[in-house]
Amino acid sequence: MASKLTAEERSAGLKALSGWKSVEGRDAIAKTYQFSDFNEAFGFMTRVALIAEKMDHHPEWFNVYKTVEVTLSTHDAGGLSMLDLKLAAQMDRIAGV
Ligand SMILES: C[C@H](O)[C@H](O)[C@H]1CNC2=NC(N)=NC(=O)C2=N1
Repeated sequence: MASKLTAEERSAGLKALSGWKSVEGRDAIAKTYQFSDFNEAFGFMTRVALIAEKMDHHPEWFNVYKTVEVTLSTHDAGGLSMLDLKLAAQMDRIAGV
């Protein structure tokens, strides 16, 4: 099982990502993606879903039209783990940002 990141690993990991912020009140990170339309947003979610399933690590997300709000945390570890940083990097790659 993935273990929780130390405070040092957490801040180094966040620094290496762009646009991801700590969630207040819980050990998680979040980012809001804006796409040009629903097709782009849902295409992103579909591609991410395949990777998430392969990783056995799944996002919390909310979609309205062309906006996708994502929160990442490792439920089994009760906080942020390396898996969240890996999934965040994959999401950025897929979104092209
Ligand atoms: C049994 C299965 O491996 C676990 O429940 C996985 C599935 N996906 C998961 N996703 C996330 N975000 N956190 C988890 O702890 C987690 N655990």
